[in-house]
Amino acid sequence: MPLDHTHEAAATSWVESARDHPVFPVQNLPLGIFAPADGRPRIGTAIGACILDLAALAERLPEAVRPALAAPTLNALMDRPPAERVALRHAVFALLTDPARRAAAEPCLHAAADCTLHLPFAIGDYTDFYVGIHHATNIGRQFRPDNPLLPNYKHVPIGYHGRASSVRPSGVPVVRPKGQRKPPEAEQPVYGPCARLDYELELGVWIAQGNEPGDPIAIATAGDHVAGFCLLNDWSARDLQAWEYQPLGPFLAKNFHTTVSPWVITAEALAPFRAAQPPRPAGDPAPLPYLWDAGDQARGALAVDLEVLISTAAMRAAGLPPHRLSHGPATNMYWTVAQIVAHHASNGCDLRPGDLLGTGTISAPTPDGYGSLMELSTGGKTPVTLPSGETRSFLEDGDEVILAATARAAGFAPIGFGECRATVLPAR
Ligand SMILES: O=C(O)/C=C/C(=O)CC(=O)CC(=O)O
Ligand SMILES: [Ca+2]
Ligand SMILES: [Mg+2]
Repeated sequence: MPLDHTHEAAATSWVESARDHPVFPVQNLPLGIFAPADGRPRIGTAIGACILDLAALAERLPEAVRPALAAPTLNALMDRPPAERVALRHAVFALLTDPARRAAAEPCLHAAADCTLHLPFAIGDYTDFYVGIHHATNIGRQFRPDNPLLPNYKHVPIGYHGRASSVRPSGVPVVRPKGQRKPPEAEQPVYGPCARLDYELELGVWIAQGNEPGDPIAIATAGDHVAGFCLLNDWSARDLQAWEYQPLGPFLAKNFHTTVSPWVITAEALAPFRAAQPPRPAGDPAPLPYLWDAGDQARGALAVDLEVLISTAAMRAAGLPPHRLSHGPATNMYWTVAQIVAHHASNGCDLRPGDLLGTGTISAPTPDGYGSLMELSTGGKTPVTLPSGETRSFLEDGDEVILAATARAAGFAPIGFGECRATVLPAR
């Protein structure tokens, strides 16, 4: 049965907190791994202020996915064919909307506030791309004043291999990294706490079924390999980065901690929020055929609003709410998700279920939408003033950074991505 989003849009859940819920209405049904107060991690879905235990309800869900529902990660479940993922969504949707199924499902609901959220996958590999052309231009100007956007940028989706071990779910504090840097006036490099700690606003892409080693993924079918999306903060030590990045790219400046929102916002839930990829500016090169698909250009972008907020220790002490640093749409991506998936596998590299791709920092063209503090503060030349009267060029210990995202489309209830936050702790 294909997905019928018009039918889904009109439905309401018997879970009262889900009605008009700004993040987790019944149209969202994100998948994740949660542990109730006294229980082991298991697969669930967020619904309003609750989490539904899907492992406990396996007998009422499609037979083909039952063995995978018993696992403490989503890897095996997302290794199932796309049609089975759709069937699972239908079945969970029916459980949560059909009053006749309420008696069976209700005992498997937990208050989300009493549960712990874990990483959704055992992550094999993490790769970070660079699709935010405004970010690439802004940051390139600071690292390479004469040559901000390198000539390969519009031909090849640039990326680097990140570190899977240090991807952490929302809420785990980030310890300020130490490292080697060369202050501008210094003759010799020094080792010590990072002095230019930054965040990066990105979307994360979770890989579903992979490809065989040696077999590229055709761009027209790249979407079948995407399980869903999360928010991703690629914490970055700019002083370490500036010193270490040539010629092999980011290394210790970006592998100490990466925060993800723990719910997988599935590709199925986001289907009504697909948008046309903005046309390439006149004069830009046409991508090579392996990166070009008309259907992807028509529906490959995401109508998702993104924002970054900060809360400092002084703001919290004064009772001030988090302050929004920037906001902008996810359509500010020069390359689509299908293009980065197809490119990653274009050499025969095998992607596997639970691999994580970062899009790269998504900045808008104007400062109110810049996705990193290095851009907002122009590398320290234009510090940002906060409601507490404090200023920030880079992050201080005690600062909490919160990323948020909401998908919006006319005729559909908005769906949110959930929490992606972490607080900076002093270096050890
Ligand atoms: O242009 C550079 O040298 C620096 C690039 C980055 O900071 C890499 C990165 O993490 C990509 C991104 O988030 O867009
Ligand atoms: Ca990044
Ligand atoms: Mg990182």
